[in-house]
Amino acid sequence: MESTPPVVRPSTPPQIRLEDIAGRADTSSTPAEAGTIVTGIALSTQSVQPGDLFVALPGKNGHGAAYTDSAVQAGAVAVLTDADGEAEARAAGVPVIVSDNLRARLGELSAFIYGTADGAPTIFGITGTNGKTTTAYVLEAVLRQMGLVTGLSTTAERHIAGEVFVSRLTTPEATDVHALLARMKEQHVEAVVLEVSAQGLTHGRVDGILFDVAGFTNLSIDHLDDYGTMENYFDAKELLFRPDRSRTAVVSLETTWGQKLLAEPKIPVASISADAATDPDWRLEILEALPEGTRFRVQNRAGDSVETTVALLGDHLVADAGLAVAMTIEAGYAADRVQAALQDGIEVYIPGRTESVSGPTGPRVYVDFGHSSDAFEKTLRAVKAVTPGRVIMLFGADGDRDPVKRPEMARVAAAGSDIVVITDHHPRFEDPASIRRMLVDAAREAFPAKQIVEVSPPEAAIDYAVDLARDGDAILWAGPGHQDYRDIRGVRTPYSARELARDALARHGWPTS
Ligand SMILES: CC(=O)N[C@H]1[C@@H](OP(=O)(O)OP(=O)(O)OC[C@H]2O[C@@H](n3ccc(=O)[nH]c3=O)[C@H](O)[C@@H]2O)O[C@H](CO)[C@@H](O)[C@@H]1O[C@H](C)C(=O)N[C@@H](C)C(=O)N[C@H](CCC(=O)O)C(=O)O
Ligand SMILES: Nc1ncnc2c1ncn2[C@@H]1O[C@H](COP(=O)(O)OP(=O)(O)OP(=O)(O)O)[C@@H](O)[C@H]1O
Repeated sequence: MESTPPVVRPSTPPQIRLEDIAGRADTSSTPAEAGTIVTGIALSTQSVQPGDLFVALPGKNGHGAAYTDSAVQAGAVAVLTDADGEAEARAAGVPVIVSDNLRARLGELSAFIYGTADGAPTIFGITGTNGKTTTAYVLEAVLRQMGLVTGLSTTAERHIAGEVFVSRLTTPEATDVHALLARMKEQHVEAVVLEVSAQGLTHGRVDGILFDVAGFTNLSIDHLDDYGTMENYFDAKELLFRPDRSRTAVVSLETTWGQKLLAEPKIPVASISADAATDPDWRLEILEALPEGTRFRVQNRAGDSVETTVALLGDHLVADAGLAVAMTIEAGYAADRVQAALQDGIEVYIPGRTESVSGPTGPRVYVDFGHSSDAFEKTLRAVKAVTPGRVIMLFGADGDRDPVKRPEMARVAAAGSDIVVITDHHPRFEDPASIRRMLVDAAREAFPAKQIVEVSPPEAAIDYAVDLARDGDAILWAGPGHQDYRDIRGVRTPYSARELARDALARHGWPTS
């Protein structure tokens, strides 16, 4: 069983008096015990470290106060909770602060504890359904190539001045985001790129941060289990484009939701698009698609222009790269300086984003993190464009997440490929067979004549796909991307699609990357 990745904390913990925290928590109830010193803050027992203030909040599954004993056993020295959690929290025998509207105060309190409000670096935030991680990695690479000390927080990894940490949530809880920023501050990070999920915004995880430049990639069907409608989902993302969160923004017009953000801007917003008909502030031009990468140019109305190359497959990923370059210049860095840094191309490796794991001969195998119909459509198009033979699409769907999007994922997968192999992804607590059935039924109903096969588990499915494939064919394995586990009944079981694909290729006598 794989352990949960640890939360990144500053090397030198802060020393904050509990009564100073109480003063900011707007509490009327408990004067904090004199002398209690807090050296960190955590919202989950999974992140508690000795000396922490444990924040016990209500959630979907219960109240965090139920975990106070475990938090104290892990070293928590005090608890911050609401009226509903008070009795349970007090039973643990450590000082308790009770405050209303705690979730809304958490960012500010965490910023106070970790001292992240002063001397903040330049901070970029990226939101959208697809392409956040890709844009964030490219942006970090651009800033690094310009000679800046960088920090990065994405679904895949967190980076601090070159040091790499595995991620858990895409956007960490407010307590953990500020701990991360504090560690970056210790390492003299000058520019930070944060991936901001819709949940990150609606759960207040980026509270206490003012982004210098926000970026919007696109919006398509996802997370309807959390937001119900596309309008609500858009409203969650829109929270980033307000004066209390961001100074300025660059919005891609890839989907019509970008136009909606531009319609009534609450902060200065520049648009970017590859479609000249939309008359964007930033024009993205794809100049040349080569096997080793794509040459593109971004240019604004003022004539600022950057031309460079990036080793990414497909116009959609190049759109992410163009957004990253435009965001850099909108942050105030001179276009000449950006151009000089990118003269020889953008040096970026993004784990599990249409990543080829195959060698120079045999079928190409790409492992991708796409888990929405839009991502499937764009990635299949990109793979098809460079594949002389057949495209085999291998995928599954997340259990306990957004079942509404599954039929469309299956239809798009079947529409864009020659053969479909349906397997398991993270079943979580759902029955994997019924998830597969839903996908198979939708794909067969839409494309009755197509070869659509169900193979479980994924180890057998990739083997099956490689067995079918010939030299010149391609397999797109969509879903697992960079991930190194599968969530099976709440247990993170170690698993790497990239390694399984390499093993399958090797078993069939093909080289790997
Ligand atoms: C829907 C959602 O976002 N849920 C998050 C939320 O859970 P919750 O508020 O329902 O909490 P709960 O399970 O009822 O527990 C109540 C409280 O008890 C605490 N607790 C609970 C159990 C325990 O053993 N110890 C403990 O301390 C919890 O930390 C929580 O504060 O707060 C928890 C504590 O931080 C998160 O772990 C949990 O994320 C779950 C695991 C999750 O999967 N979230 C996904 C949907 C998410 O946030 N995804 C986005 C990106 C999506 C994308 O871009 O595709 C992300 O930013 O990662
Ligand atoms: N601009 C884009 N438009 C459509 N699909 C994209 C775009 N960029 C990336 N994708 C697809 O989405 C997948 C996930 O990409 P990426 O990790 O960059 O997005 P993300 O927004 O960070 O996703 P998540 O929120 O799940 O972490 C990619 O593997 C690719 O299939």
